[in-house]
Amino acid sequence: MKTALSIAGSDSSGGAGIQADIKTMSAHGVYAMSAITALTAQNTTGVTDILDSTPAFLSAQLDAVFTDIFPDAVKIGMVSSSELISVIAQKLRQYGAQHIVVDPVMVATSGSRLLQENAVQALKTELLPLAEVATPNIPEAEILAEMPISSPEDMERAAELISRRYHCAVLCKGGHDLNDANDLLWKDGTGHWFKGRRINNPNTHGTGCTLSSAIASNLAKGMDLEEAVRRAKDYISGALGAMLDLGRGRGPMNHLFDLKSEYMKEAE
Ligand SMILES: Nc1ncnc2c1ncn2[C@@H]1O[C@H](COP(=O)(O)OP(=O)(O)OP(=O)(O)O)[C@@H](O)[C@H]1O
Ligand SMILES: Cc1ncc(COP(=O)(O)O)c(N)n1
Repeated sequence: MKTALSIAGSDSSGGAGIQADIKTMSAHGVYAMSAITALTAQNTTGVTDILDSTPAFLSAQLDAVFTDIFPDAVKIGMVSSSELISVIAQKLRQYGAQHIVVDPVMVATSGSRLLQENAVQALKTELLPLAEVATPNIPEAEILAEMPISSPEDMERAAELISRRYHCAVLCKGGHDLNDANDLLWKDGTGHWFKGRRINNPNTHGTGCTLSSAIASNLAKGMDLEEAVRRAKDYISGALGAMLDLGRGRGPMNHLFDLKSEYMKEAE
């Protein structure tokens, strides 16, 4: 069985973070592991509290995973401080981690800040250069590229700039509107658009976490980056299209949309 590791924060409401990652990896038939960077007290309406892991404890979790079940791919999500970012970068280099997907989580859909302002530089210089692909949404790409984005051409300019500066492929996600949920992959000096069909579902909590975990799962299975992204987008469309409606705010997606077993029918 292929294996993947999520290095991310816990979302007590189960829609984003580690919980979304494990659901996504499991739905892809990949064995999921975790190294938790922070606990969040969070639901569909917002984040009420955050408790960071200590650098030493995060380091111990990474040692425990890498010295026993080596992951075929690694996804990195919420990491709030530069100290934790440095621990991750050092451990990934030490163990020679493969197929690293960096989701540069900065602000939750609900508006709460998940990355300290003074940690943006560490994210850029220590994590991005380790990434096979980074997956910023438009506001995150604006911060990483240090330019405003208000058109598809701006997305191309920003993705190219981030890719060139930090030596990684960049998937700039268009979920934050501009166009029709179209995402741009910039790799080796050229851009490729993945056309999306915008699904009229307000429950988008965890779409970014889910997309990056689906890409990591597909890379773990041996797909090339373009195929991994194309299939991950199909997964998001299926999970959004299943129109789950839970909670009083921006609810989570349904990761069970494609499982046709008797157990699932009974659960409906
Ligand atoms: N309404 C939608 N219909 C179809 N696809 C969508 C929709 N909203 C987002 N997506 C897709 O979901 C993926 C995540 O994109 P998005 O820009 O929402 O990331 P994000 O902001 O990091 O997510 P998050 O909500 O977790 O912060 C992208 O592939 C995007 O195109
Ligand atoms: C622990 C954690 N990680 C990531 C996100 C971002 O996801 P979203 O933007 O959908 O709220 C989150 N809310 N919580």
